[in-house]
Amino acid sequence: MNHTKEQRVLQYVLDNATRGDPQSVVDSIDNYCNKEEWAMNVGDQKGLILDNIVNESNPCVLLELGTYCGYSAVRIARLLKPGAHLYTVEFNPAFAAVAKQMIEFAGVQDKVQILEGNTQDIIPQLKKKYEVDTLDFVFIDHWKDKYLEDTKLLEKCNLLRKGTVVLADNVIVPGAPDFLEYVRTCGRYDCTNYPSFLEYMDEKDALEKAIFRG
Ligand SMILES: CCNc1ncnc2c1ncn2[C@@H]1O[C@H](/C=C/CNC(=O)c2cc(-c3ccc(F)cc3)cc(O)c2O)[C@@H](O)[C@H]1O
Ligand SMILES: [Mg+2]
Repeated sequence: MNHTKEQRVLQYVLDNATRGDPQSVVDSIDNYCNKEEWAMNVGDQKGLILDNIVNESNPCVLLELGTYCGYSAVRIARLLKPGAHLYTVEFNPAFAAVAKQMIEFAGVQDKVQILEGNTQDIIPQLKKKYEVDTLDFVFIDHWKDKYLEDTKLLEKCNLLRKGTVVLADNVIVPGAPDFLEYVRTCGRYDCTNYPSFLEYMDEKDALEKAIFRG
């Protein structure tokens, strides 16, 4: 029955984590992916950096591009203040189904909404269909060759405001060179690089924080 890696990660969480305890869900996924099967979650080392940046930004309206199994959605949602809301976009129905169960088991379903579909269709709908004004925080972790296109789409749709935090995973491995070049040189962002390590490996990776200047 658990024919995919993502289903096996979920099953391990259901068997080992505590329902309603998002930290135990995060820890269980990290345990499984460290011991059994590698998976492309942001992981515990980059996850701590993500935690710190979310905490210092104190965001109310957040967007994630690329839900996958829901690890970072649960990780982010566990930190959100009452009334804050995370929209997370995923176009693979099998991954969205796993993430939905992961988010509900963690008990953060009131703070997280999975938007099933392509970021390139959903981002232009956020204002009218989802009543978003502007975003306080964006976590980008989907196909690396789509980071730049979607960042420009967020700008075009007027979803970024002065101070919006755009945080991108994997700017070293697999890398997003065109995105990095753009945010560092276009003059519209204040950028900070956070060196770390690829999830569950010893390889170097990094997060890039790009704060929109408005
Ligand atoms: C077409 C763009 N639109 C999209 N709209 C909605 N969802 C999308 C979209 N793209 C991709 N997705 C989803 O995002 C997720 C994609 C994540 C891609 N991530 C990676 O490739 C990745 C890869 C690695 C990695 C690192 C080292 C390796 F040796 C091998 C892999 C590490 C990571 O942390 C990664 O995030 C999937 O769930 C996919 O279905
Ligand atoms: Mg990643």
